[in-house]
Amino acid sequence: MANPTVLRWGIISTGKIVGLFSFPLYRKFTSNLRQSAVFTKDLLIDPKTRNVDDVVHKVVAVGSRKVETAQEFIKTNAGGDSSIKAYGTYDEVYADPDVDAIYIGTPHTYHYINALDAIRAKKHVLCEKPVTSNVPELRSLLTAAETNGVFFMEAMWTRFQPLPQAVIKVLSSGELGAPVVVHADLSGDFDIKNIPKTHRILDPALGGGAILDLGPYPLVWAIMTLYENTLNELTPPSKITASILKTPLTGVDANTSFTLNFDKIGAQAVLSCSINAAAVEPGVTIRCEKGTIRVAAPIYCSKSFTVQYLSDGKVAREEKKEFEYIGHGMHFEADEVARCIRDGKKESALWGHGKSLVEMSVFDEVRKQGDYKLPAGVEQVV
Ligand SMILES: NC(=O)C1=CN([C@@H]2O[C@H](COP(=O)(O)OP(=O)(O)OC[C@H]3O[C@@H](n4cnc5c(N)ncnc54)[C@H](OP(=O)(O)O)[C@@H]3O)[C@@H](O)[C@H]2O)C=CC1
Ligand SMILES: O=C1OC[C@@H](O)[C@H](O)[C@H]1O
Repeated sequence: MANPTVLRWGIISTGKIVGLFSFPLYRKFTSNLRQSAVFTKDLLIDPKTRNVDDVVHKVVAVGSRKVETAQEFIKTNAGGDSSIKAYGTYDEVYADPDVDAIYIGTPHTYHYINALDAIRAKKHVLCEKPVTSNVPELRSLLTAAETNGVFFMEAMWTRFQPLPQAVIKVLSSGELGAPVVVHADLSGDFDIKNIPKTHRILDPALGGGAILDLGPYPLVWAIMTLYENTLNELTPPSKITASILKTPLTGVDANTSFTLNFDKIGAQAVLSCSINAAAVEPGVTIRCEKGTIRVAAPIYCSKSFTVQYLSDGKVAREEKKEFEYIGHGMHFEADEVARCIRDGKKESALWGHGKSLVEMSVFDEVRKQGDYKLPAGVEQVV
């Protein structure tokens, strides 16, 4: 076996580790989810633990708005590795010639400008979800990525995990017949009455609310099971219907439901997300002509699903599949980035630019129907 390809990462933003953790409900939902930290820790896991031997990851730089925070981050999340450079600006990471790819883990409404700066510095980019605040911002980034000849991907980590791949395999086998209705919900109790209104979940200037933060996950399940269905031929949903209930705390969406019609295959997705309620079980239900798949919560990195095969309307057989791996599950998307860059690709076949565009188009429409406008000037391109 040839030596594995090494991808050298620059991490943008450090994620707050303290403060909000004094809020019990918030801690319960997000304790292991400080985003840049979780991603970095996953990068540092030996890929062989997941049977990967063709790519490896190296963190070479961390950028924060304060150099001390970057230093602290390296100490806490990368074993104090003295070879990792700590920078007090993001620009220094973009300019570092040792960095191949940038991971962007800032709040939603900063993704556009951070990604644009990285792309202009000719770095490959993996940008957290939701990739931008709206479609025009995303189109602008895609043009910039093309002009600068770099790889660009939204960090839709769920798409690369083993469980969704296995669900897709069951659906593609045809044994369940065609999918008819997909229900998916991602909710979390963020303790919104007690957390500061400046937290990114509540602050409209940071794209607060359920749809942009949690919405990507029910939507990715609809995309994987319906949009990607071979007979759908990558046709975007023909109709989107949405309802938003805003919280009076800051006016962001607390509870959002949206349906997507896929006329070409006669199927519908019924999706929802909330920032003030616990997750439901199962998180995803895929109802097909001859059976049902139920995916256990949390739907962003589920570890088990069951398949019920129906015969004459009765359950003829039931199978449960479980998954285990070391790490949080973000290394799978990182492996994809490394392989794409190694192979000279500018986008991933599994989560390419087209799928992010479908996602952002749905969110733009949901926000429009629910009258959820981001404050003036927050969207950098409109
Ligand atoms: N894939 C997944 O499972 C998850 C993805 N996410 C995504 O990651 C992104 C970040 O989420 P999370 O880590 O919770 O976010 P935080 O609110 O914790 O912010 C992350 C970091 O962004 C930097 N930052 C830059 N500008 C600002 C600003 N104006 N206000 C606050 N912070 C700023 C700060 O780092 P510094 O001080 O170092 O510059 C901050 O610590 C979101 O877009 C979210 O959707 C979040 C959780 C899970
Ligand atoms: O991506 C995410 O997944 C889990 C949630 O806790 C978080 O808010 C969100 O950004």
